[in-house]
Amino acid sequence: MPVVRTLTRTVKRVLQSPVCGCQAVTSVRFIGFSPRQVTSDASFHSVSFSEADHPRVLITGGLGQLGVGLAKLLRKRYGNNNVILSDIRKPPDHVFHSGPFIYSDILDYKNLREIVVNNRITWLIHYSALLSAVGEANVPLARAVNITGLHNILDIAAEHGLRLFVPSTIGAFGPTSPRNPTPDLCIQRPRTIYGVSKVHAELMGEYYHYRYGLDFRCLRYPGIISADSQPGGGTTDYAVQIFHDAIKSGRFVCNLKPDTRLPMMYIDDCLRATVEVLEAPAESLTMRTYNINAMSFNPEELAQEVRKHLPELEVAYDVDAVRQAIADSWPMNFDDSNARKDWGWKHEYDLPELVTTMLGYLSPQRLDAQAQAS
Ligand SMILES: NC(=O)C1=CN([C@@H]2O[C@H](COP(=O)(O)OP(=O)(O)OC[C@H]3O[C@@H](n4cnc5c(N)ncnc54)[C@H](O)[C@@H]3O)[C@@H](O)[C@H]2O)C=CC1
Ligand SMILES: CC(=O)[C@H](N)C(=O)O
Repeated sequence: MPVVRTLTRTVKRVLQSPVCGCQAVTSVRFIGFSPRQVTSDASFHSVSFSEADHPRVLITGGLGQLGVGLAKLLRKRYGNNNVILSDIRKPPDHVFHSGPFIYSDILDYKNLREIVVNNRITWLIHYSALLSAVGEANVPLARAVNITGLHNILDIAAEHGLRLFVPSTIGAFGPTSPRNPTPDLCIQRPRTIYGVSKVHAELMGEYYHYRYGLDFRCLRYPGIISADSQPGGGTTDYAVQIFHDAIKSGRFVCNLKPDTRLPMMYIDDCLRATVEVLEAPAESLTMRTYNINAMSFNPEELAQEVRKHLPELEVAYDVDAVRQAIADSWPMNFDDSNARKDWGWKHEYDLPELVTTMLGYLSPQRLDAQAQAS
């Protein structure tokens, strides 16, 4: 009985401590490890890394909408060779020649571990996922990539003392969550495999943080809008496609109803937020999962803003029932006050700046000039 009492006391202590920071009690995947945090003595927003203390970063799922842009940003800060992009797809030439790229399937645990060890990785940014709409079209694959894959990532990060960033999403909320606005902490009962897997990621990451001292950091992104990378099959994709179609044909068919309001963000804000939370001193983080937001609009409002530049734009609606049901269960406005308070999050792009920037980027003259230069 004394043994049971001692064990009970130990477990209680672990569960009550805000950040465990302790040695792992049991090993993860058969291997003992002592969680080693990457030092974070740099001050937030003005961090500069010397050659000696820069992180060695691996980005999984790096060839999607967000990874290439993030690699570019991180390479500027930490050096080209210190940021490795990885994916299971073949990289286009310009990506392959822009910095280190490696094949990595997150479902292959041994291969992933080999990459982390051989490249002395210290930060892992886990972007691989199947997004909301493609996830509903292939639930077994989404479950494997988004849940089994995450388990591999968590174990490898814990085993090697990595700082781990995993993005979550507005899709981690559901119809029973408060939707206008949605705070960080509230009911989360999403009805997509994507959302379920992201709630699982949030909870598992936080559990590993408290249990093993894993330096887990997570932002819930809104729908991300970018000009030079295509979205990978989500519910918010319409807000990217409208720009391409407005410029190409002046006609856009929207798969969501005109009044479907969702939180959105321009990619530059999203990538900057990611770097900021990664560089934030651990003491500034009162939570490990934060909402971040920039703007909130519906298709009709977006079309109106685009028409200020392209008055001829015609928009028709052909609603996709699956995407509409998903969007109707997601937040309309996102409360990101904790991120603003704790680590100084501040977005730069509202709807007018977003539209001007996207149209400027995609203008035929600019695209022509880019094609001639490459
Ligand atoms: N783009 C957005 O609007 C938002 C994205 N996020 C999250 O940000 C992360 C990145 O998003 P995106 O770049 O938009 O996603 P994406 O769908 O464009 O790219 C995901 C990448 O994962 C790769 N992948 C799939 N299976 C894999 C496997 N077994 N091993 C390794 N890689 C694999 C794919 O080849 C793809 O390049 C995701 O976790 C997503 O959930 C969250 C909220 C909004
Ligand atoms: C908001 C997201 O997570 C993504 N863009 C999707 O629509 O699935």
